Amino acid sequence: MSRIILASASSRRKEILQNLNLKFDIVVSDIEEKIDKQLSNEENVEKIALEKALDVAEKTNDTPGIIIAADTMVVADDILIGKPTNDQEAFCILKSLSGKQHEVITGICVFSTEKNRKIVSHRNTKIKFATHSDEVIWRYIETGEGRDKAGAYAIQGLGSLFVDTIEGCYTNVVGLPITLLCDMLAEFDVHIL
Ligand SMILES: Cc1cn([C@H]2C[C@H](O)[C@@H](COP(=O)(O)OP(=O)(O)OP(=O)(O)O)O2)c(=O)[nH]c1=O
Repeated sequence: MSRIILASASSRRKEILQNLNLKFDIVVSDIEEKIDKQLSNEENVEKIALEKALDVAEKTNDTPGIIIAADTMVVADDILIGKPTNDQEAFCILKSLSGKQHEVITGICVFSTEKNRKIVSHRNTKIKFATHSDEVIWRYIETGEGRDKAGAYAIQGLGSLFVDTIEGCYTNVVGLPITLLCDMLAEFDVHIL
């Protein structure tokens, strides 16, 4: 089987891929994630996932294989929200999400450097937050859990306390939509089951 490379520093993406019993290496991309205002939200996450994959392809050009890269963002009121840069920003993000619905979009790129073929796609998941007081939001921020997460929360952790309802793929919110990824890998003759 082809060498599989996860182009991500995210421990969540690593865990999701490990759950599929796939053998893979990790090579981290260090591109700057730039949003292009001319593109749609979906096109932006796909573009960034593609840029991560291309960066790792360059770093691994001595050993071809299949590169998996992803990018996750939150969209609220049609504004793309990435990771908070500080606690005050985390508060503003969580306050703006409180009591409302938002979307989490993950773009994925699967790039076979052996076949010189790449596919990009994305998934959307709708999340409705319960309403929380400023005090509760600050107590959550103090846990530090949301610091490296898009939208300043982690559905897989204490952030689940904010989530009233979810419509769509759960692993998409954590950073790697499993069913979509499996369909994309099948295009490269990698079958999980
Ligand atoms: C909304 C949400 C996001 N996240 C995470 C998924 C992503 O890791 C992160 C969004 O940042 P990304 O830029 O997509 O990924 P990353 O910087 O963590 O890793 P890399 O670029 O090296 O692949 O937010 C959660 O873990 N739980 C959640 O509930």
